[in-house]
Amino acid sequence: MEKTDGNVSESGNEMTLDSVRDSLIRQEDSIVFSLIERAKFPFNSPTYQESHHSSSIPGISGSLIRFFVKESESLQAKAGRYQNPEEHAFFPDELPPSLVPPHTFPLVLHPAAASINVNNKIWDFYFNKFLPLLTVPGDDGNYASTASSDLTCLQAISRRIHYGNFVAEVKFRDAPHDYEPAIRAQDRDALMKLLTFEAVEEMVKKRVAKKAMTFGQEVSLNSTESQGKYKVDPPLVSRLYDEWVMPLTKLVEVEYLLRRLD
Ligand SMILES: O=C(O)C(=O)C[C@]1(C(=O)O)C=C[C@@H](O)C=C1
Repeated sequence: MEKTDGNVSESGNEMTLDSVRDSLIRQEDSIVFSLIERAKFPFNSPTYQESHHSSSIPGISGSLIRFFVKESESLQAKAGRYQNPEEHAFFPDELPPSLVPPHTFPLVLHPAAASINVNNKIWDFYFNKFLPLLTVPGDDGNYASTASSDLTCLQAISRRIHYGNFVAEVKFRDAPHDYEPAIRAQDRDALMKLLTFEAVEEMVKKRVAKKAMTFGQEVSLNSTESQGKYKVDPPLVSRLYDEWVMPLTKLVEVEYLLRRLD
């Protein structure tokens, strides 16, 4: 099995529930590191205000964050980012075509996966609910770096949540007879029950808090000094997963399964 950058690069046939879960676990590292970087800056509200930049800077309409994400996605689309079925843009309607030769990613997913995009929900919880908990209030003027850190967080979180497509595909292949009746009945609640593993969710929440402690500790040569100071609050990372990341992953799984027999 060949792995690159923590992603499963294998044909669909070799994908197992364990291998897709391994990818989710590796993606936790990316998410925790991205949060640590964003938490370096205060909230920096001018990054998000509609008027602040649009009124004063010609060429930028809307907030700086929208401008930053749109322009970054446009560049990354040209460089081929969204050819990968694991990647989903926040502004998918205005993307230029890729300029690089296409890479043939293994055909794992049902084509319906291409129409599933929950990034508007991710955008909403990230900026309106989560960011005020992650950052300290304040303004240090580093708006572009702040927007850049936000984009890294958003992309890591989005990739993880949309990985639900692969998780759902593997679950379906492992037990088609369990899933087919609920899919034919278009029964969201039954699908949600079938794909939920509460013990796994508890482990995920504990592990991401532990990663926040490990990756976000102050490293000091005098080991007694660093105790209990973390760059990102470990319980907040558990909460991020509990309230938003895992529920939206499950939403993606349900949406995918509903279309799996189309
Ligand atoms: O590992 C799985 O089976 C998943 O579907 C992923 C996940 C998660 O988001 O972490 C979601 C639903 C399950 O209840 C457990 C974990």
